[in-house]
Amino acid sequence: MSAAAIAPPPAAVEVVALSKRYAAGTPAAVDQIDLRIASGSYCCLLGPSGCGKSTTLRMIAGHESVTSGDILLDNRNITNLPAAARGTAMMFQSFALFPHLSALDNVAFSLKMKGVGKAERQKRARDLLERVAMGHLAERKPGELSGGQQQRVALARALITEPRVLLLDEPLSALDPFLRIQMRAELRRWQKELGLTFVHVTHSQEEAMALADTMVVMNHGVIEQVGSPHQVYNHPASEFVARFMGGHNVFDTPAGPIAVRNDHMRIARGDADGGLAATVTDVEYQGTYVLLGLALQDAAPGRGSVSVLLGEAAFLASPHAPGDVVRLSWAEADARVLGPGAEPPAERVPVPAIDGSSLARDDLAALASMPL
Ligand SMILES: Nc1ncnc2c1ncn2[C@@H]1O[C@H](COP(=O)(O)OP(=O)(O)OP(=O)(O)O)[C@@H](O)[C@H]1O
Repeated sequence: MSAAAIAPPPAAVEVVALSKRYAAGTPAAVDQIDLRIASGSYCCLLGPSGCGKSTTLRMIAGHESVTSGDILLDNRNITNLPAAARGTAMMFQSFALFPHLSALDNVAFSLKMKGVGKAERQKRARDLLERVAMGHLAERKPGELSGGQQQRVALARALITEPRVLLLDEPLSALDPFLRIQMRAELRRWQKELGLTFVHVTHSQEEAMALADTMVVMNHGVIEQVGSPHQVYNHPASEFVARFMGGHNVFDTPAGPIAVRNDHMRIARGDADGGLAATVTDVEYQGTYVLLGLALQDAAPGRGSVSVLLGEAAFLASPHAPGDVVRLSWAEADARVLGPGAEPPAERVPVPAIDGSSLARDDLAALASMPL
Protein backbone atom coordinates (compact mmCIF):
# COMPACT_ATOMS: atom_id res chain seq x y z
CA MET A 1 0.00 0.00 0.00
CA SER A 2 1.39 3.42 -0.86
CA ALA A 3 1.65 6.24 1.64
CA ALA A 4 -0.76 8.21 -0.53
CA ALA A 5 -3.40 5.55 0.02
CA ILE A 6 -3.15 6.09 3.77
CA ALA A 7 -3.52 9.79 4.06
CA PRO A 8 -4.20 12.94 2.10
CA PRO A 9 -1.35 15.45 1.80
CA PRO A 10 0.03 16.63 5.14
CA ALA A 11 -0.99 19.97 6.52
CA ALA A 12 0.93 22.84 7.99
CA VAL A 13 -0.13 23.78 11.50
CA GLU A 14 -0.17 27.35 12.65
CA VAL A 15 -0.99 28.72 16.06
CA VAL A 16 -1.57 32.43 16.44
CA ALA A 17 -1.43 34.20 19.82
CA LEU A 18 -2.65 30.98 21.41
CA SER A 19 -3.34 31.12 25.15
CA LYS A 20 -4.76 28.84 27.79
CA ARG A 21 -5.63 29.94 31.32
CA TYR A 22 -7.15 27.09 33.31
CA ALA A 23 -8.58 29.35 36.01
CA ALA A 24 -9.00 33.11 36.42
CA GLY A 25 -6.23 34.63 38.50
CA THR A 26 -3.72 31.84 37.76
CA PRO A 27 -0.77 32.26 35.39
CA ALA A 28 -1.47 31.29 31.78
CA ALA A 29 -0.43 27.67 31.09
CA VAL A 30 0.19 28.78 27.48
CA ASP A 31 0.76 32.48 26.94
CA GLN A 32 0.06 33.94 23.48
CA ILE A 33 2.35 31.66 21.53
CA ASP A 34 2.90 31.95 17.80
CA LEU A 35 4.23 28.97 15.88
CA ARG A 36 4.20 27.63 12.35
CA ILE A 37 4.93 23.94 11.79
CA ALA A 38 5.90 23.13 8.22
CA SER A 39 3.85 20.63 6.28
CA GLY A 40 5.36 17.14 6.33
CA SER A 41 7.84 17.95 9.09
CA TYR A 42 8.57 16.33 12.44
CA CYS A 43 8.12 18.90 15.19
CA CYS A 44 8.95 18.26 18.84
CA LEU A 45 7.51 20.42 21.60
CA LEU A 46 10.05 20.24 24.37
CA GLY A 47 10.39 21.66 27.85
CA PRO A 48 10.38 20.92 31.56
CA SER A 49 7.33 19.64 33.39
CA GLY A 50 4.58 22.24 33.53
CA CYS A 51 5.92 24.40 30.66
CA GLY A 52 2.66 24.07 28.71
CA LYS A 53 3.68 21.66 25.96
CA SER A 54 0.87 19.12 26.58
CA THR A 55 -1.70 21.90 26.89
CA THR A 56 -0.54 23.24 23.51
CA LEU A 57 -0.85 19.79 21.93
CA ARG A 58 -4.27 19.18 23.48
CA MET A 59 -5.52 22.52 22.15
CA ILE A 60 -4.33 21.60 18.66
CA ALA A 61 -6.08 18.22 19.04
CA GLY A 62 -9.32 19.82 20.21
CA HIS A 63 -9.16 18.03 23.56
CA GLU A 64 -8.74 21.29 25.45
CA SER A 65 -10.59 24.55 24.89
CA VAL A 66 -8.68 27.65 23.85
CA THR A 67 -8.78 30.75 26.05
CA SER A 68 -7.77 33.01 23.16
CA GLY A 69 -5.97 32.83 19.86
CA ASP A 70 -6.36 30.66 16.79
CA ILE A 71 -5.25 27.28 15.43
CA LEU A 72 -5.03 26.81 11.69
CA LEU A 73 -4.49 23.74 9.58
CA ASP A 74 -3.45 24.73 6.05
CA ASN A 75 -4.97 28.16 6.63
CA ARG A 76 -8.29 26.62 7.73
CA ASN A 77 -9.26 27.91 11.16
CA ILE A 78 -9.97 24.80 13.24
CA THR A 79 -10.05 26.51 16.64
CA ASN A 80 -13.70 25.70 17.24
CA LEU A 81 -14.04 22.41 15.43
CA PRO A 82 -14.64 19.21 17.39
CA ALA A 83 -11.59 16.95 17.63
CA ALA A 84 -12.93 14.46 15.08
CA ALA A 85 -13.46 17.13 12.42
CA ARG A 86 -10.01 18.71 12.56
CA GLY A 87 -7.90 16.42 10.42
CA THR A 88 -5.69 15.57 13.38
CA ALA A 89 -5.27 12.31 15.29
CA MET A 90 -3.69 11.77 18.67
CA MET A 91 -1.44 9.00 19.89
CA PHE A 92 -1.19 8.85 23.68
CA GLN A 93 1.52 7.94 26.15
CA SER A 94 -0.25 4.82 27.38
CA PHE A 95 -1.42 4.00 23.82
CA ALA A 96 -5.00 3.90 25.26
CA LEU A 97 -5.84 0.63 23.50
CA PHE A 98 -9.05 -1.16 24.48
CA PRO A 99 -7.85 -4.23 26.40
CA HIS A 100 -10.80 -6.44 25.47
CA LEU A 101 -10.50 -5.83 21.72
CA SER A 102 -8.08 -7.48 19.29
CA ALA A 103 -5.44 -5.34 17.58
CA LEU A 104 -7.61 -5.44 14.45
CA ASP A 105 -10.75 -4.28 16.26
CA ASN A 106 -8.78 -1.58 18.09
CA VAL A 107 -7.58 -0.21 14.76
CA ALA A 108 -11.02 -0.53 13.14
CA PHE A 109 -12.84 1.03 16.11
CA SER A 110 -13.18 4.60 14.87
CA LEU A 111 -14.46 3.38 11.47
CA LYS A 112 -17.10 1.36 13.34
CA MET A 113 -18.12 4.55 15.14
CA LYS A 114 -18.43 6.24 11.75
CA GLY A 115 -20.74 3.48 10.56
CA VAL A 116 -18.31 1.93 8.04
CA GLY A 117 -19.37 -1.67 7.22
CA LYS A 118 -17.53 -4.55 8.85
CA ALA A 119 -15.81 -5.91 5.74
CA GLU A 120 -14.56 -2.48 4.68
CA ARG A 121 -13.31 -1.44 8.13
CA GLN A 122 -11.56 -4.76 8.72
CA LYS A 123 -9.87 -4.54 5.35
CA ARG A 124 -8.61 -1.04 6.03
CA ALA A 125 -7.50 -1.97 9.55
CA ARG A 126 -5.69 -5.07 8.26
CA ASP A 127 -3.93 -3.01 5.57
CA LEU A 128 -2.70 -0.59 8.20
CA LEU A 129 -1.56 -3.34 10.54
CA GLU A 130 0.38 -4.84 7.61
CA ARG A 131 1.88 -1.46 7.02
CA VAL A 132 3.27 -1.30 10.55
CA ALA A 133 4.44 -4.95 10.37
CA MET A 134 1.71 -6.15 12.74
CA GLY A 135 -0.50 -8.07 10.28
CA HIS A 136 0.48 -11.43 11.74
CA LEU A 137 -0.62 -10.36 15.24
CA ALA A 138 -3.93 -8.78 14.24
CA GLU A 139 -6.02 -11.14 16.38
CA ARG A 140 -4.01 -10.60 19.59
CA LYS A 141 -5.35 -8.49 22.43
CA PRO A 142 -3.14 -5.62 23.75
CA GLY A 143 -2.18 -7.63 26.85
CA GLU A 144 -0.65 -10.27 24.55
CA LEU A 145 1.57 -7.72 22.78
CA SER A 146 4.89 -6.16 23.77
CA GLY A 147 5.16 -2.42 24.40
CA GLY A 148 6.64 -1.80 20.96
CA GLN A 149 3.93 -3.89 19.28
CA GLN A 150 1.25 -1.98 21.19
CA GLN A 151 2.78 1.23 19.96
CA ARG A 152 2.49 0.07 16.37
CA VAL A 153 -1.16 -0.83 16.91
CA ALA A 154 -1.73 2.60 18.46
CA LEU A 155 -0.10 4.20 15.42
CA ALA A 156 -2.26 2.19 13.03
CA ARG A 157 -5.33 3.17 15.03
CA ALA A 158 -4.41 6.84 14.83
CA LEU A 159 -3.75 6.62 11.08
CA ILE A 160 -7.04 4.93 10.19
CA THR A 161 -8.84 8.27 10.36
CA GLU A 162 -6.51 9.49 7.61
CA PRO A 163 -5.22 12.43 9.66
CA ARG A 164 -3.22 15.19 8.06
CA VAL A 165 -1.38 15.79 11.31
CA LEU A 166 -0.45 13.20 13.92
CA LEU A 167 -0.17 14.50 17.47
CA LEU A 168 1.92 12.39 19.84
CA ASP A 169 1.87 12.98 23.60
CA GLU A 170 5.01 11.46 25.17
CA PRO A 171 4.52 8.36 22.98
CA LEU A 172 7.72 6.65 24.10
CA SER A 173 7.70 7.23 27.83
CA ALA A 174 5.85 4.00 28.66
CA LEU A 175 8.65 1.96 27.03
CA ASP A 176 11.84 0.71 28.62
CA PRO A 177 15.00 2.63 27.62
CA PHE A 178 16.20 0.10 25.04
CA LEU A 179 12.83 -0.16 23.30
CA ARG A 180 12.41 3.60 23.48
CA ILE A 181 15.45 4.11 21.28
CA GLN A 182 14.30 1.43 18.86
CA MET A 183 10.77 2.80 18.63
CA ARG A 184 11.98 6.34 18.24
CA ALA A 185 13.82 5.27 15.10
CA GLU A 186 10.60 3.62 13.90
CA LEU A 187 8.56 6.77 14.55
CA ARG A 188 11.01 8.79 12.52
CA ARG A 189 10.93 6.25 9.69
CA TRP A 190 7.13 6.15 9.66
CA GLN A 191 6.90 9.91 9.60
CA LYS A 192 9.21 10.12 6.60
CA GLU A 193 7.49 7.22 4.81
CA LEU A 194 4.00 8.53 5.40
CA GLY A 195 5.06 12.10 4.73
CA LEU A 196 2.70 13.31 7.47
CA THR A 197 3.19 16.25 9.81
CA PHE A 198 4.03 14.91 13.28
CA VAL A 199 3.83 17.05 16.41
CA HIS A 200 5.43 15.19 19.30
CA VAL A 201 5.53 16.32 22.93
CA THR A 202 8.48 15.20 25.00
CA HIS A 203 10.41 16.33 28.04
CA SER A 204 13.52 14.54 26.73
CA GLN A 205 16.12 16.66 24.96
CA GLU A 206 17.75 13.56 23.57
CA GLU A 207 14.49 12.29 22.09
CA ALA A 208 13.71 15.66 20.52
CA MET A 209 17.23 15.96 19.07
CA ALA A 210 16.98 12.47 17.57
CA LEU A 211 13.56 12.98 16.01
CA ALA A 212 12.85 16.57 15.18
CA ASP A 213 13.22 18.60 12.05
CA THR A 214 12.08 21.48 14.23
CA MET A 215 12.40 21.75 18.00
CA VAL A 216 10.22 24.13 19.95
CA VAL A 217 11.65 24.76 23.42
CA MET A 218 9.03 26.02 25.88
CA ASN A 219 9.28 27.43 29.41
CA HIS A 220 6.54 28.89 31.61
CA GLY A 221 3.98 28.84 28.83
CA VAL A 222 6.08 30.73 26.28
CA ILE A 223 8.39 29.66 23.47
CA GLU A 224 12.07 30.19 24.25
CA GLN A 225 13.46 29.02 20.92
CA VAL A 226 12.43 27.38 17.64
CA GLY A 227 14.99 25.77 15.36
CA SER A 228 16.56 22.61 14.05
CA PRO A 229 18.29 20.44 16.67
CA HIS A 230 21.60 21.66 15.27
CA GLN A 231 20.61 25.33 15.56
CA VAL A 232 19.23 24.96 19.08
CA TYR A 233 22.19 22.94 20.33
CA ASN A 234 24.83 25.08 18.71
CA HIS A 235 23.17 28.46 19.19
CA PRO A 236 21.05 28.33 22.34
CA ALA A 237 19.06 31.55 22.50
CA SER A 238 19.07 31.94 26.27
CA GLU A 239 20.59 30.59 29.45
CA PHE A 240 17.42 28.58 30.00
CA VAL A 241 17.82 26.80 26.63
CA ALA A 242 21.56 26.22 27.15
CA ARG A 243 20.98 24.68 30.57
CA PHE A 244 17.87 22.76 29.58
CA MET A 245 19.53 21.22 26.52
CA GLY A 246 22.47 20.17 28.68
CA GLY A 247 26.04 19.71 27.49
CA HIS A 248 26.75 23.44 27.95
CA ASN A 249 28.51 25.57 30.52
CA VAL A 250 27.30 29.09 31.21
CA PHE A 251 29.87 31.73 32.15
CA ASP A 252 29.24 35.31 33.24
CA THR A 253 31.33 37.74 31.22
CA PRO A 254 31.38 41.55 31.10
CA ALA A 255 29.43 41.26 27.83
CA GLY A 256 26.75 39.14 29.51
CA PRO A 257 26.34 35.39 29.91
CA ILE A 258 27.85 33.07 27.33
CA ALA A 259 27.45 29.33 26.72
CA VAL A 260 30.26 26.98 25.73
CA ARG A 261 29.62 23.33 24.86
CA ASN A 262 31.36 21.05 27.33
CA ASP A 263 33.07 19.16 24.50
CA HIS A 264 34.50 22.48 23.27
CA MET A 265 36.17 23.30 26.58
CA ARG A 266 39.95 23.36 26.80
CA ILE A 267 41.52 22.01 29.94
CA ALA A 268 45.14 22.65 30.96
CA ARG A 269 47.27 21.90 34.01
CA GLY A 270 46.82 24.14 37.02
CA ASP A 271 50.19 25.90 36.50
CA ALA A 272 49.33 26.94 32.90
CA ASP A 273 48.77 30.60 32.01
CA GLY A 274 45.34 32.11 31.46
CA GLY A 275 41.94 30.55 31.73
CA LEU A 276 39.77 30.03 34.79
CA ALA A 277 41.04 28.06 37.76
CA ALA A 278 38.85 25.08 38.67
CA THR A 279 39.04 21.95 40.79
CA VAL A 280 38.00 18.57 39.44
CA THR A 281 35.16 17.17 41.59
CA ASP A 282 33.99 14.12 39.59
CA VAL A 283 35.32 11.86 36.88
CA GLU A 284 32.68 9.82 35.09
CA TYR A 285 33.79 7.23 32.58
CA GLN A 286 31.18 6.94 29.81
CA GLY A 287 32.98 4.72 27.30
CA THR A 288 33.61 6.91 24.27
CA TYR A 289 33.84 9.96 26.51
CA VAL A 290 34.91 10.88 30.01
CA LEU A 291 32.83 13.56 31.75
CA LEU A 292 34.62 15.74 34.27
CA GLY A 293 32.70 17.71 36.86
CA LEU A 294 34.53 20.81 38.09
CA ALA A 295 34.07 23.66 40.56
CA LEU A 296 35.24 27.10 39.43
CA GLN A 297 37.41 28.79 42.04
CA ASP A 298 36.02 32.31 41.52
CA ALA A 299 32.35 32.21 40.69
CA ALA A 300 29.17 33.78 42.02
CA PRO A 301 27.11 31.50 44.28
CA GLY A 302 25.25 28.85 42.29
CA ARG A 303 27.30 29.47 39.12
CA GLY A 304 30.46 27.58 39.91
CA SER A 305 29.65 24.10 38.51
CA VAL A 306 30.97 23.28 35.08
CA SER A 307 31.65 20.14 33.08
CA VAL A 308 34.18 19.10 30.47
CA LEU A 309 33.63 16.23 28.07
CA LEU A 310 36.84 14.64 26.84
CA GLY A 311 37.33 11.90 24.31
CA GLU A 312 38.51 8.70 25.98
CA ALA A 313 41.91 8.86 24.23
CA ALA A 314 42.47 12.51 25.22
CA PHE A 315 41.59 11.71 28.82
CA LEU A 316 43.90 8.69 28.93
CA ALA A 317 46.74 10.76 27.42
CA SER A 318 46.34 13.32 30.20
CA PRO A 319 44.19 11.91 33.01
CA HIS A 320 42.55 13.95 35.75
CA ALA A 321 41.43 12.89 39.19
CA PRO A 322 39.14 14.51 41.78
CA GLY A 323 41.03 17.25 43.62
CA ASP A 324 43.21 18.19 40.64
CA VAL A 325 43.47 21.92 40.02
CA VAL A 326 43.22 22.82 36.32
CA ARG A 327 42.68 25.87 34.13
CA LEU A 328 39.73 26.05 31.76
CA SER A 329 39.43 28.07 28.57
CA TRP A 330 37.68 28.03 25.19
CA ALA A 331 38.15 29.41 21.70
CA GLU A 332 36.27 32.66 21.16
CA ALA A 333 34.48 31.10 18.20
CA ASP A 334 32.98 28.48 20.52
CA ALA A 335 31.40 31.03 22.89
CA ARG A 336 27.70 31.78 22.27
CA VAL A 337 26.36 35.03 23.64
CA LEU A 338 23.05 34.31 25.37
CA GLY A 339 20.01 36.51 25.10
CA PRO A 340 17.75 37.34 28.04
CA GLY A 341 15.19 34.65 27.15
CA ALA A 342 11.51 34.95 26.43
CA GLU A 343 9.49 37.37 28.52
CA PRO A 344 5.80 36.89 29.25
CA PRO A 345 4.14 38.76 26.38
CA ALA A 346 2.22 41.99 26.86
CA GLU A 347 -1.50 41.79 26.16
CA ARG A 348 -1.99 41.73 22.42
CA VAL A 349 -4.67 43.19 20.26
CA PRO A 350 -6.74 40.21 19.03
CA VAL A 351 -5.65 39.01 15.59
CA PRO A 352 -8.41 39.35 13.00
CA ALA A 353 -10.05 36.03 12.14
CA ILE A 354 -8.48 34.46 9.07
CA ASP A 355 -11.66 32.92 7.69
CA GLY A 356 -14.28 34.27 10.02
CA SER A 357 -14.54 31.22 12.23
CA SER A 358 -13.01 33.02 15.21
CA LEU A 359 -16.02 35.26 15.09
CA ALA A 360 -18.15 32.19 14.81
CA ARG A 361 -16.68 30.95 18.09
CA ASP A 362 -17.97 34.02 19.92
CA ASP A 363 -21.29 33.76 18.13
CA LEU A 364 -21.55 30.10 19.12
CA ALA A 365 -20.72 30.94 22.73
CA ALA A 366 -23.42 33.61 22.69
CA LEU A 367 -25.92 31.23 21.12
CA ALA A 368 -25.06 28.49 23.61
CA SER A 369 -25.80 30.79 26.52
CA MET A 370 -29.21 31.86 25.13
CA PRO A 371 -32.27 30.23 26.66
CA LEU A 372 -34.09 28.01 24.16
N1 LIG B 1 -6.62 20.40 33.64
C1 LIG B 1 -5.87 21.33 34.25
N2 LIG B 1 -6.38 22.15 35.18
C2 LIG B 1 -5.63 23.11 35.77
N3 LIG B 1 -4.33 23.32 35.50
C3 LIG B 1 -3.75 22.51 34.60
C4 LIG B 1 -4.48 21.48 33.91
N4 LIG B 1 -3.64 20.85 33.06
C5 LIG B 1 -2.45 21.47 33.20
N5 LIG B 1 -2.51 22.46 34.10
C6 LIG B 1 -1.42 23.37 34.49
O1 LIG B 1 -0.96 24.05 33.34
C7 LIG B 1 0.45 24.13 33.30
C8 LIG B 1 0.99 23.48 32.05
O2 LIG B 1 0.68 22.09 32.10
P1 LIG B 1 1.02 21.09 30.90
O3 LIG B 1 0.43 19.76 31.25
O4 LIG B 1 0.64 21.70 29.62
O5 LIG B 1 2.59 21.06 31.02
P2 LIG B 1 3.63 20.05 30.40
O6 LIG B 1 4.75 20.89 29.96
O7 LIG B 1 2.99 19.19 29.40
O8 LIG B 1 4.05 19.21 31.68
P3 LIG B 1 4.29 17.63 31.85
O9 LIG B 1 5.54 17.31 31.11
O10 LIG B 1 4.46 17.50 33.35
O11 LIG B 1 3.07 16.96 31.34
C9 LIG B 1 0.94 23.50 34.60
O12 LIG B 1 1.15 24.51 35.53
C10 LIG B 1 -0.21 22.61 35.00
O13 LIG B 1 -0.25 22.46 36.40
